[in-house]
Amino acid sequence: MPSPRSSRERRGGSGGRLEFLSLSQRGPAAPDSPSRRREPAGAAAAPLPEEDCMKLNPSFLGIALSSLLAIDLWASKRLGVCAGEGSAWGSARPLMKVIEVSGHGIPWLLGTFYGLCQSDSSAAREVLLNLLFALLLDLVMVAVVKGLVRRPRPTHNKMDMFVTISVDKYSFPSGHATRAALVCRFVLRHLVLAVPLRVLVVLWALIVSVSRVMLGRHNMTDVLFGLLLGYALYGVVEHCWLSPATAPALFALWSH
Ligand SMILES: CC(C)=CCC/C(C)=C/COP(=O)(O)O
Repeated sequence: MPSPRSSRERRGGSGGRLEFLSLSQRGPAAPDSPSRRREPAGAAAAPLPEEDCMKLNPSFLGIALSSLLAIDLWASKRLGVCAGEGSAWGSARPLMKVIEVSGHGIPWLLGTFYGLCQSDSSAAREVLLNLLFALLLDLVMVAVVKGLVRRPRPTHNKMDMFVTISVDKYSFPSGHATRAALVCRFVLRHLVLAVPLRVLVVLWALIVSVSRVMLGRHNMTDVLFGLLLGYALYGVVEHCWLSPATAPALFALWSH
């Protein structure tokens, strides 16, 4: 059995103490701490081994995070009422899967590309080209975060999704939620719609997001983070807005 110190060294550490300071590490016990009080009189005040300190004194942040994750897993499992045909709301699963397709990347990419080919006004071309850019940026960002975080999908999820890529075996963040938030912000900002339609767009984004947990595809934190990421990505799109002035070559490609 390797000693804790040798495992630290094998993981590339310099042997210095700063390596594990991020969440749980504490300095030496305070003079009046219980661990000091238990020492026999006259014994040398040897500090506790680092790993024992981490177990006995987990940081507040560590406890808060583990509790949040435990609540997330528990609540998401309970809300996964359409996770299978035999689940509490199993009969609604086909409807949930239709909602899933409405937020999938393929129809959005194909639809936007088709619209771009058909568009006959420069304003429409500009908006659709930026929507295409937004959808591609979203796919890349979600793939990068999923690949970095590598959080597995909930155990009750049935992996029967329409067209997935390799990182879609991971669940954090929800790609459907990022797309729903991004498209919702984009559409509300760049399409002139009557109020009832604007409400429908927001409802669609919310339903797509909630359906991810109901289908058992995601935990709640995957969806919440996905919504935040999609919302933030719209800011990036607006900041890098493509126009005939900033990207003339791109626009020349699409002008008829
Ligand atoms: C293949 C293409 C173009 C997109 C993949 C879309 C997809 C399957 C995303 C996964 O969404 P969740 O993370 O919400 O399950």
